[in-house]
Amino acid sequence: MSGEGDQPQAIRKLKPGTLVIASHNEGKVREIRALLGPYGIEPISAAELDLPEPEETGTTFVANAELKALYAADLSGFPALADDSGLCVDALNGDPGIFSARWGGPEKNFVLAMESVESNLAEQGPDVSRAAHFVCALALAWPDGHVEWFEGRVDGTLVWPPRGENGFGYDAMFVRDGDTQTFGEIDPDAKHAISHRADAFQQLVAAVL
Ligand SMILES: O=c1nc[nH]c2c1ncn2[C@H]1C[C@H](O)[C@@H](COP(=O)(O)OP(=O)(O)OP(=O)(O)O)O1
Ligand SMILES: [Mg+2]
Repeated sequence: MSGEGDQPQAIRKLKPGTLVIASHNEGKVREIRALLGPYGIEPISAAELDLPEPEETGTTFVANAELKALYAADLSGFPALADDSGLCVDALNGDPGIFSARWGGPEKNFVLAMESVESNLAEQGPDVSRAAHFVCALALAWPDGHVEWFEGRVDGTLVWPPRGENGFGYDAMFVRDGDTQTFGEIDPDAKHAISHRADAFQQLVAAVL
């Protein structure tokens, strides 16, 4: 991570017309790149620009997406797209929710995060509801401070043990309603068509692109 003193050098990597993806999560950046591909937009990520990560002080997905997008747009001088997302479990009152990344700990260990979700569910007995949904808030910030945001969602059920090596985060324990494979098992292109991120992205495309 580097400070603001390094920004001029970082900004030289950006060609005019590109968009910054205000995220340091490789899995997300990969998915957003794939979603933008058909529109001829080649984004660069905040991580590739060595932009620092802001503290996620918001209390909602939208607030956190907005603060990440504004921060990257301000530092880079380019439009920036941020994604704040998470897994909300009905029986856990919506947890881990906006804390989904933080449940992975400083090591971002989602094997442990999934185990923690499962053990919290198991504490409630065998009849506990396993319903959950993913939320994705996308915020597009312009250097002048204008922000547009979109929120997507996908509903499903949590399975145990986790299955599949695709995707990231909690994908291996999430099965979308009507499906049998987890998001960790389905083809990445299939996930891009049906996920919470795809849902938010479709709204963004309709409004902006
Ligand atoms: O499609 C998904 N499939 C599985 N898990 C997911 C997904 N989408 C979000 N998640 C979980 C894991 C992620 O770490 C956290 C987001 O937390 P969130 O703060 O928005 O992102 P982050 O800290 O990982 O990266 P950044 O803030 O730099 O974009 O929710
Ligand atoms: Mg984050």
